[in-house]
Amino acid sequence: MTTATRTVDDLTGPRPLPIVGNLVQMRTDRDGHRAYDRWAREYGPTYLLRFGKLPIVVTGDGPIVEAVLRDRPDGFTRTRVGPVLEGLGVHGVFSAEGARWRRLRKMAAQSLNAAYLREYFTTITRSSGRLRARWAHAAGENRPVDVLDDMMRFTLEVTTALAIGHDLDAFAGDTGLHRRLAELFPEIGRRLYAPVPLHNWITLPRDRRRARVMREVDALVRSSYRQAKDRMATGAKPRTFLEALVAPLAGEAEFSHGELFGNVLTMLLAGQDTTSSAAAWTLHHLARHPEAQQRVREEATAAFGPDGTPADPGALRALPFTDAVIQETMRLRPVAPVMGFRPTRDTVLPGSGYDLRLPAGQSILLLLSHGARAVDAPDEFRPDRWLGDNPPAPAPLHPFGAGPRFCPGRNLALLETALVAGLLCRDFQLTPDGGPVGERLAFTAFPTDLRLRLTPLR
Ligand code: HEM
Repeated sequence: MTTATRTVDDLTGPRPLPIVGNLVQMRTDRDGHRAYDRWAREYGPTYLLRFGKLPIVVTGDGPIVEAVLRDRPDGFTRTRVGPVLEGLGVHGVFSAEGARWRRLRKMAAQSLNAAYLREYFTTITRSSGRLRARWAHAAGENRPVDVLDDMMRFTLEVTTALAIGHDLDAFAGDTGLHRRLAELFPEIGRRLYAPVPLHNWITLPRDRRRARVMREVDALVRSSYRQAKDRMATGAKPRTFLEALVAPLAGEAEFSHGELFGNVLTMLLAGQDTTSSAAAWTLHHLARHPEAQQRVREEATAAFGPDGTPADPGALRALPFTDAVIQETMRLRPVAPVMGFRPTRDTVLPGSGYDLRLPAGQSILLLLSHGARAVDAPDEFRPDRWLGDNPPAPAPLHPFGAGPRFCPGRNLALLETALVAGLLCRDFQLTPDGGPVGERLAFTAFPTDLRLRLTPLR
């Protein structure tokens, strides 16, 4: 039996408008990534969009998604987000390709080595303690909390402390470096979705502010690295990513300041927006499902020590239901639902019942969570589907990507989210506050207008 081959010209999709193509129909602000999934159901898992005149292949077809993700860095490179990050001066592992990526990836993997998570844990629990105190204060004043804002403070404080050992004290006020750093992130989304790349030609006040923040972080990385070298010379165990990088890796030359700075900034970006959204959506679901909230509370109460703070990351492994809640949250609300790639050479990808032929340089968008609907009652929040002997494994469902460029921060992100969910449910009854919660897609997909009311339980 022969397998049919489809080329880009064979693909159909929503009818493009003159000049703008499908850009208007995408309505990114209102629809987020949902439009991509809707079209995949309407036109089949692999279809064609036009951004202006440019043809863009979109696919949620499991075997194709997997083939692209695995054929890196040689066969496929990242599109758009890579050049946007490099244009912002963020020269790290996320945007690197080829040999440079291989070296920076080793660096990222070394920083996030699971063996170090134990050493990092005290830093993480210091921030979760501050978050809990902030929520106790809000509960005392009977004030709702802005969940995404607080999760961003938490993840930015954790990632900066882990990366360079600097305490942002992000819960203390609204004027510190954490606020200035937080201004960097929306710029990525703005540039990714700008119909005309004006930023390439015009320097705005916000670009000058951004340059100042970058210089501030650069100076911090320099002084932290000097301190890291001194501390590692005493034979201590690494407590920060920089300390983990002091000793050269086997077969690698010492890292330059540019490489250290690029990867530190990449970690701050990659670790903050994503984890804060995942944690915020997790709390959103728990607030709307009191019975699930109660089960998370019971697990945390049993697993965390008498003072409510787990002594080590091992305690978080005793939270199977909390973990199921996070998996189910990421199924319903994937943080990185769409990613763009480009083949470096002409290629043929094995699809479900057909082969897809792509010429070198053809943009292809992967729907990393299209398989999210391949379960019973796909719109319902049912964490139990992830428990027991037969958890669903719909393909493709890759909230952290796959293949050689798989997210190296996955364990850290899951640990932070489980810790926050456990601690907050243990100490507060969470209830929704306000109107409907929205979703927006910028660099990542995140909730809008997400506020909760808290009733202290101890
Ligand atoms: C829930 C939270 C997170 C989600 C959903 C997430 C998701 C992703 C995804 C989808 C990718 C692309 C993978 C691919 O191309 O196959 C990625 C890459 C990456 N993530 Fe995460 N991430 C999260 C948290 C983190 C954290 C906490 C860190 C580090 C502090 C981190 C660091 C990175 C880095 C450095 C890359 C680039 C890897 C490379 O290109 O080799 N992420 N992440």
